[in-house]
Amino acid sequence: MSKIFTKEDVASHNKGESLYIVIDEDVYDVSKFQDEHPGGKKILQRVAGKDASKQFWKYHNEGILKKYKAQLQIGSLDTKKVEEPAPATEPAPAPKAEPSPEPVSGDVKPSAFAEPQDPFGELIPFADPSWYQGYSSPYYNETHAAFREEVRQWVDSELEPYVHEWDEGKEVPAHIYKQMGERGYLAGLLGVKYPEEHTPHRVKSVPPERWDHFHEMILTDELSRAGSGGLVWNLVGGYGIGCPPLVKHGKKELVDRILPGILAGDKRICLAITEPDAGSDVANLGCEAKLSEDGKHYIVNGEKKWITNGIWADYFTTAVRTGKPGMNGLSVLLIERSAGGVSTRRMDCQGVLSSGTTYVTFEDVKVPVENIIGKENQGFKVIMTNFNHERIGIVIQCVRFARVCYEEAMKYAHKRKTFGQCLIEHPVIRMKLAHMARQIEATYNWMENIIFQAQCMEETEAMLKLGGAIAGLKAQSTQTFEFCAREASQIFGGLSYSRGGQGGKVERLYRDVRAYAIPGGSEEIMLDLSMRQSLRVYQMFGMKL
Ligand code: HEM
Repeated sequence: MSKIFTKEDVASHNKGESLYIVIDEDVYDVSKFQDEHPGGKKILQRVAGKDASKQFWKYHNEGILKKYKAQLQIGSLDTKKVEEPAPATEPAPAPKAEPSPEPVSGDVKPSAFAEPQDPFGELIPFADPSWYQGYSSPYYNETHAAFREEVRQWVDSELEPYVHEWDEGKEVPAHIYKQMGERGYLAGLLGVKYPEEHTPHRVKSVPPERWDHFHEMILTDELSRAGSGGLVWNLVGGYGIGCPPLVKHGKKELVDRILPGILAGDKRICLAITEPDAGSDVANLGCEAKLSEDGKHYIVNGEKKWITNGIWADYFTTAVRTGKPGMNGLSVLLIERSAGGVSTRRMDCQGVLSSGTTYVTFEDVKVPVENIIGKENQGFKVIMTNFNHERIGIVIQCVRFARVCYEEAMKYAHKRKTFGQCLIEHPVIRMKLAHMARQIEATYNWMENIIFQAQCMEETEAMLKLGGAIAGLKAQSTQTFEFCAREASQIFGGLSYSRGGQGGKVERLYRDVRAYAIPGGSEEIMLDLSMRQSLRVYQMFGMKL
């Protein structure tokens, strides 16, 4: 496959039957591809036998080459410089700082790691967080840097080139979810210490005892770089909100029986709270669970709506009414599909197409009493504690999606010319990018601070003290995302109005915006809660007005 060609060799393949082109000194045989080329056959024939790099980069993103390279590249030009492999004897780069002698999960030492990490990524200003770009940060050590690289490599090679197809097909191949388990990623997404005892799988670049909230953040952040809410919600959506209540509040026998299959990526779990008639207003849920006469089962009847991953789920972490109206009559049950009486149907939605948004009905489902998560009629607290983790997950995704919109627009603004100038030369375009960048950076920095606080606090304390700020941050992040999707769309023009192609990520993300601004607490509820909750807590601190 890796043949060396002269320019003359390539030039001789310039006819319909045998058609070679050169892109960045690599040679591609597009003879068979020309008929299926979405841009047309003729345009390829016009550059047949020639260097088509300039034309190629005008119309495509780097994702196209990643996807088609293996299929179409047949070699390189003899003028191409071969990259020297690093000598085997080269010493490993010195660690930037001494690791903590006895690292524990959640152990972040401000200042100990304040020396900058090596720059990483494409170094486009604000297209990655500043700690990727050679700036100091107190939050990250060498395990975070190594993990960032591990995930990025996977996303760049095996996810990002295919997300458009997956989104249009409304499904992510099952083997990708399985890989989430095998790579040890599912086990790291629970907002608790790495559950070593329930899985043989380990994250390659982070020992379990060093796993912390920032690793979890990096995983979600890097997955989001693929630019598809559907992908991220498919892989971490149902699991990331459905599994933590089981792990934190489930009975040991239940956890031991169910968790290993879930962590391995063999079984899927989702969270079923919202109903056709009750969403953010959790205290009004109606799905009922009645104790059987022998006291061994709950019999569950009711409907759940907009349930992420529901169509694929084996387990449903479900909010049910076991007692009187209001918040003190709610419980949480783990419902197993295998019990019978569970029906799921895919819902047709505006965005996050590959996430499997589902309508669920429970009809006389028999659930063993051992499957209760937390205590009877005390499910409201389980649900509320879970919200912080869910909302932070949403925030991480929104900030990266906003960055993706910004990054795509920034790259496009450097290649698209109007009125004789690249878009980036126009002040009005720079103004748009600047407004995007300032909101992204402000939101990311607030998010880092809150994740650090969560890491330093015990869970109930975090729920109390951070709930208000997290609610405010969620609204901040979804508004930033919406703003950036809109502004990037304006920069792309028609290219982000049609699906796929260069503006494809921005078009898709724009459709995904509402799937973040509404669930997990709508912007309106979040902003109000941020004030109510913070005032209540600060009153306890001794607020003086
Ligand atoms: C390895 C070679 C090539 C591959 C694999 C390829 C692949 C594709 C794909 C997948 C699309 C759909 C849009 C997208 O997803 O971005 C596309 C569109 C297009 N391609 Fe290519 N292409 C190649 C070379 C070229 C070359 C050399 C030219 C120009 C001389 C060209 C011109 C176009 C045009 C004009 C479009 C339509 C863009 C639009 O809709 O805005 N392509 N190509």
